Amino acid sequence: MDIFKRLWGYVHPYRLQFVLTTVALLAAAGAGMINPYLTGLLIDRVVKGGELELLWPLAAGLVAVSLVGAVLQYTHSYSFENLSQKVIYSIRHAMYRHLQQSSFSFYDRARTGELMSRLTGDLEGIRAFMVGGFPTLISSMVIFVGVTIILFNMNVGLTLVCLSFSPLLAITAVNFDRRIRQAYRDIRSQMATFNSFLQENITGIRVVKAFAREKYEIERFQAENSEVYKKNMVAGLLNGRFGPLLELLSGMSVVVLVCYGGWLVIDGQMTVGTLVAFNGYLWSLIWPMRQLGMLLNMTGQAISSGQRIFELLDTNTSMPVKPDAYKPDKVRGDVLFDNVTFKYEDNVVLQDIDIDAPAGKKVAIMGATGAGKTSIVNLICRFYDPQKGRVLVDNVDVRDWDLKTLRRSVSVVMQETFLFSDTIANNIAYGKDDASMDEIIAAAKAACAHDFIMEMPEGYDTVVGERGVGLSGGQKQRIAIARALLVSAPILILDDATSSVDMETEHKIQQALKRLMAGRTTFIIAHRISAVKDADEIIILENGRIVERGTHDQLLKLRGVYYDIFRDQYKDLVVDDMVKSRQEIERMVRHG
Ligand SMILES: Nc1ncnc2c1ncn2[C@@H]1O[C@H](COP(=O)(O)OP(=O)(O)OP(=O)(O)O)[C@@H](O)[C@H]1O
Repeated sequence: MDIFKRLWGYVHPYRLQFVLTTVALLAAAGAGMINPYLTGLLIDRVVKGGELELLWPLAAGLVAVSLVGAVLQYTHSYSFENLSQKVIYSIRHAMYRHLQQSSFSFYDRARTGELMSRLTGDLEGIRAFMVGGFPTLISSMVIFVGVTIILFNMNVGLTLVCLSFSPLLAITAVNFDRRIRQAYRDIRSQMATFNSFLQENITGIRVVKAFAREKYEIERFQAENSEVYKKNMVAGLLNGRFGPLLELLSGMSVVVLVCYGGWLVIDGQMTVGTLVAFNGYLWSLIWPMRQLGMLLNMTGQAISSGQRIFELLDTNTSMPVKPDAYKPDKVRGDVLFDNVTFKYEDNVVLQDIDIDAPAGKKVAIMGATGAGKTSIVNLICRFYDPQKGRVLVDNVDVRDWDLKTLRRSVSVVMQETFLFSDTIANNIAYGKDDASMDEIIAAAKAACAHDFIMEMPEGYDTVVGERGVGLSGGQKQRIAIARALLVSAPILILDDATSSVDMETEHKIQQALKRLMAGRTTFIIAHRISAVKDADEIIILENGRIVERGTHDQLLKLRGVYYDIFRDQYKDLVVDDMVKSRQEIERMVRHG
């Protein structure tokens, strides 16, 4: 089966351990086959035959075989656990690497809960099979073959009668296997949906509470929860129905043995010791038959888990990178959009965009929400590729760049700030592992974050994020700015970077940024005139098209969209369509 072939790929590096462990497993199964023989001998020769001198050797033999069996059992149990953990570690690592390399488009479609479910529940399905299912399957097969041969050697007629239920048992088992596999596939995919729901709900709990939608969410949860219940009940019913049936069919053999075997003993065709030994062997045959349900169950789970894991690993979700990708030692920071058109699936969001930003130029992008501002800057970092036109950095198409080099050349303050559950210092230094404390503090000062950080209980060592102290939106944004400034890349992108800070702080950050932006190509996305007015070029976007461009003064004179925004934000300065003196505007803009 393909899944097992793939799994073998992960076991292969530990093949020696696998072989030795399997040998220990087989030896344990072999040891288990000696005891019924010794017991039969003990009954016939010692109990019935009175050969007392054989009592101690046979008893010692029974103890020795049991001890060896126990040691072998311990060895293979531990070793299979160890092997399965190594394999799961490797698969988990491969999955995480895959997720890290997956593109933005992949995450646009992916559901976090479902991914989590593959990384946890599905991996556990594989582990359970490796530790329980596989060893039991192998030892059961060996015992089945070995014991059947022994039984035929002991008494062909009795063996045939006892095993007469086997074909029926096999048919029932195959039927069970087919149905239980589908049932487990349904459970796994329902669990993925359920986890997604749970993850989204817990993340969005503040929205739920703000809109007092707890009852509604509980109802939605109940619907998902009952689906989980129903899917599990299908598997439970199958187990409940087929389990006893398999047991009944295997148990019938014992009934036949007692009746027919007892008659053979009474008739003198068989010794009591042989019957006892036969009984022992038959039980060791029945045991794997009884386990058949559980085994098929585990195998079914492992197959459906494996399918979901390898399906994820096989989906090519990373951005294509050329083998001889451009990897310069030094990046100047020239950015050029050459007639770029871009769409998400079928939704065209940017059309015929031309922007020329030689190194050091400051370009501001304004426009209504959804106009395509973030989409423009996303193309510089190559989070997505345009469908038409080219985006060039240092005159080289970003598709020809080494992705890591390109992204390390761009510092981004994203629209949505994300802080890790870590110290403030580590959050700021996220893009630069080797940053010194002085550099971190300097970046925090430039982002106007130093003062509030120093007021926190443990300063730069304060843990923030999910488990740590809560920060205000503006504070988080300033940490994100510090993080971007610390990287000191030739291209800087500020996507609504100061939207959550007050005008006074924004002004201070602008002053600091002015120094830091010097010599860097900067793209500023903002809604406030105060944040864009000093840019070398201001671009106004409307429905993905550039409708106005120029400097602050040029755009004011144009009396177009920019002028309207300006008028809305500075109503006091515009009297009867007459703009007040430039000095006064400057002062008002600076102080909000
Ligand atoms: N990941 C995505 N998948 C599909 N469509 C998207 C995605 N991101 C954005 N869009 C769509 O693309 C359009 C432009 O979005 P974009 O984020 O670039 O706008 P924006 O001007 O930055 O808006 P805002 O000021 O609200 O951030 C919108 O219509 C949006 O719905």
